[in-house]
Amino acid sequence: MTETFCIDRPSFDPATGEARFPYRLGALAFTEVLALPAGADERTAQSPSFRKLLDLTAIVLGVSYFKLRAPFAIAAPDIPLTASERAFVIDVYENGMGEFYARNQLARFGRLSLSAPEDAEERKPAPDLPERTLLPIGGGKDSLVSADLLAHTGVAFTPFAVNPKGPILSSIAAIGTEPLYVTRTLDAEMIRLGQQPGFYNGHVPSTAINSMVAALCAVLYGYSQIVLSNERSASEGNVMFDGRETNHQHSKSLGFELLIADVLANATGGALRYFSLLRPYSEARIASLFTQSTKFDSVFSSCNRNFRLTGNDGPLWCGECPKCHFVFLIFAPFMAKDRLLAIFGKNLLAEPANERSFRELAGLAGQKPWECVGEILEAAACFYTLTRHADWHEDAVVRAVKADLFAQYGEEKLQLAMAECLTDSHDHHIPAALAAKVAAYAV
Ligand SMILES: CC(=O)N[C@H]1[C@@H](OP(=O)(O)OP(=O)(O)OC[C@H]2O[C@@H](n3ccc(=O)[nH]c3=O)[C@H](O)[C@@H]2O)O[C@H](CO)[C@@H](O)[C@@H]1O[C@H](C)C(=O)N[C@@H](C)C(=O)N[C@@H](CCC(=O)O)C(=O)O
Ligand SMILES: Nc1ncnc2c1ncn2[C@@H]1O[C@H](COP(=O)(O)OP(=O)(O)OP(=O)(O)O)[C@@H](O)[C@H]1O
Repeated sequence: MTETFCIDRPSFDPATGEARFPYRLGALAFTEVLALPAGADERTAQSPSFRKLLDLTAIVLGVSYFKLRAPFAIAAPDIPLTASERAFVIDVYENGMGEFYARNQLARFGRLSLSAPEDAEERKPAPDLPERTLLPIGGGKDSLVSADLLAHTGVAFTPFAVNPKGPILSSIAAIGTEPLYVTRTLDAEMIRLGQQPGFYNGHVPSTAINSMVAALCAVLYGYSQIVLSNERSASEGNVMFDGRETNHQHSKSLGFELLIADVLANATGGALRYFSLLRPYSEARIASLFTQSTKFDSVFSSCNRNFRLTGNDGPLWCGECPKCHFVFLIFAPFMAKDRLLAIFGKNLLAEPANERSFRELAGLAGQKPWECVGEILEAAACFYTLTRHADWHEDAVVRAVKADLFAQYGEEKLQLAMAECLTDSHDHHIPAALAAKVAAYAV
């Protein structure tokens, strides 16, 4: 018999703030639990918007359990879906899981079936959401640049995080505004099985997950917009697999932003907006904006080792992973060298052992790493800048890659790429008035 991944209807208790999400996978059963702030308004919790978002959250959180066996059949027998919600769900389970399929060699694109009752009502009635902003914070440079942009353009915001730890907590303390936190407890049996033979494991679209949890909080606690901090570079994929470009950061891409923004708007009668404030920018441009304030230097980290479910007992920046290398590389052209070395605790470009990893980032070896790193050409352009920079041109890795960098790209292309990195894109969905204020500030 064909195995089915079954998403059952979730429940929510407004008094305790606990949401429970049950799943079945063949004979296995799992439950994931979210702890939202207690004491939500009961009527809001029963509103069509909240019920719809809770159902959609169940489907999105389901990816962690689905991936154990990645069956072709997905069923949500008690969760009615509109046509656009179906398209969204398929995008999450296909493209959002693209890295997982590519790394496990599983052909699933275009082959998943989703069975759920039809919801003919595309647009739900609008809840009354006050004009307030929820800002998800990831502990790294991106959301802190958004915090700075919002502060300088006079937009008050509430920092938001799921399972806050390490740099998320210290960054939010430095922001100094009362946050909204949600605790997410994955089913321990799922995590255990993920290490056992006969089960798959791999990456899941964490931004999609955090965004749905933010949407629940927006409706429940009254926020009219969720401001993401996803850069334009996030739309570039990693490798071609099974006929598609797969992207580690799919749920940070512009394509995904448009899909989820539409689904959240329909679920709330247009009351809830979702957009990324950093969409006009490359990673290099974000790095240059970050350098304008030293406020977060000692508390932030983009290194994902900090965000493991069990936490991190190592340094804030491991200095070994592609993300540490990438962030070091894009800061170097814009930040005083002693400041950058103080943040990382060492010079990552002076260590010959890092050469292979830096080459992969710049497209000079292997493939773009399965990590949250910027575009290949952007990394190459930053390297080019360093080959001409008095502070950096003699460092071991810069010297080692220089000849191949010039041979592969040519000087003209690298110069153009750097200019492009510093030119803001108009391909974004920031509300016009806010976009104009931000553009005027971020010159
Ligand atoms: C922190 C991290 O990078 N984790 C990735 C890592 O997992 P690892 O085993 O090293 O540690 P844990 O995260 O503690 O996971 C333990 C097990 O639990 C499973 N799991 C975890 C979270 C979840 O939501 N569902 C789960 O099933 C996990 O599979 C482990 O078995 O490697 C995993 C496999 O590749 C990754 O899936 C873990 O990534 C986390 C889901 C995560 O939160 N990653 C973000 C830091 C991240 O990569 N963000 C991307 C955005 C991606 C997107 O499309 O939104 C980015 O910033 O670009
Ligand atoms: N634990 C979390 N809770 C809520 N939102 C999160 C969480 N982690 C990440 N996010 C959101 O997802 C976005 C993408 O995460 P990402 O790690 O790329 O960004 P970052 O931490 O802000 O910066 P960096 O790219 O330097 O790590 C964040 O900017 C933030 O909006």
